[in-house]
Amino acid sequence: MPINDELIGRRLGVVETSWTSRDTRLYALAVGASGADPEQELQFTTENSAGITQRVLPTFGVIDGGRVGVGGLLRELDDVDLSRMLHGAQEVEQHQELPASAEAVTSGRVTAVWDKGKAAVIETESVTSDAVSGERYVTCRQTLFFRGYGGWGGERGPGAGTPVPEAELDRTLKTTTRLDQALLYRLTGDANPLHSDPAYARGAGFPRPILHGMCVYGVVGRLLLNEFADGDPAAFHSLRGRFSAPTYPGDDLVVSVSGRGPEHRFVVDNQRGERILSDGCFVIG
Ligand SMILES: C/C=C/C(=O)SCCNC(=O)CCNC(=O)[C@H](O)C(C)(C)COP(=O)(O)OP(=O)(O)OC[C@H]1O[C@@H](n2cnc3c(N)ncnc32)[C@H](O)[C@@H]1OP(=O)(O)O
Repeated sequence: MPINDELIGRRLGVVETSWTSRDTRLYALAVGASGADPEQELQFTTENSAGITQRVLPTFGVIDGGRVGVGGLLRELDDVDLSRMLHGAQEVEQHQELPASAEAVTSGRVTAVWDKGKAAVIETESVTSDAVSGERYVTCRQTLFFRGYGGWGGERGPGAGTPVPEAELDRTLKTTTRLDQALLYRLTGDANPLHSDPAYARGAGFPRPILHGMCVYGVVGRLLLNEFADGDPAAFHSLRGRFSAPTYPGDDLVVSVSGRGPEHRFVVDNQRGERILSDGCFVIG
């Protein structure tokens, strides 16, 4: 169907999934976990280190969430030029720590559709639960921004969130993404050529392939978890952020955070001073 208000409430199906220890370790590597500091990251990147039990980065939840919240949505849409679609925002709320491997079920629906005139914004929500016990693991809320698809006369919806006062952003975390970061991240299952094919990226209006929003989100989530929760996935409650400019593989991510928990507001800039992620909020609890 076309993008308009009739999509609101649409169920996006129920997908039976599973993940293995290898999937969760590959995801950790794809969002930059180095394993260089055994205190913090070998738990995410190895399954057979003496005295270390493998654990899972909570943002791994976006993998199954995306299968329904993005993949399921796209199956509902007719004739959409996928090169016009960008990931607008992402939130993961963790209900219980993710196991290293599991059989799971993910279901989702469209929660909102906004008409921005020059663009359409679609919000979806998906819930991933254990296939055997039925207990919820994560709820994912994702926003997709479709350039050129607005103008059907729908509601404009909310604008940007209230920015956190710069003076409160008193901690800085920094990392540099790898030149092959997108090629590595696509091995987790997101093979959108926007992130790998130079010709496709140029056709979409970018000088070269851009990094997956989910990858930026995962890298930032990892840094915040390590800094504010000693790398303990059980302490993760939720993480959200809005992608406000593209990130290119090799870019720096400079995360400016309010150090006052349990709710840490944050923004992310690159080395060119562009704000690439706004309205960030990491909650421990
Ligand atoms: C499947 C895709 C996979 C990916 O991983 S793509 C890579 C990750 N995503 C990105 O790199 C996107 C980075 N963000 C951007 O490039 C830009 O940012 C946008 C193109 C998304 C929007 O920029 P602009 O066209 O200049 O829009 P505006 O004039 O700033 O805002 C127009 C309206 O749209 C709302 N809006 C802007 N950005 C977003 C967003 N990211 N998510 C949801 N809504 C957004 C605003 O608030 C406003 O609305 P109001 O006029 O009512 O205030």
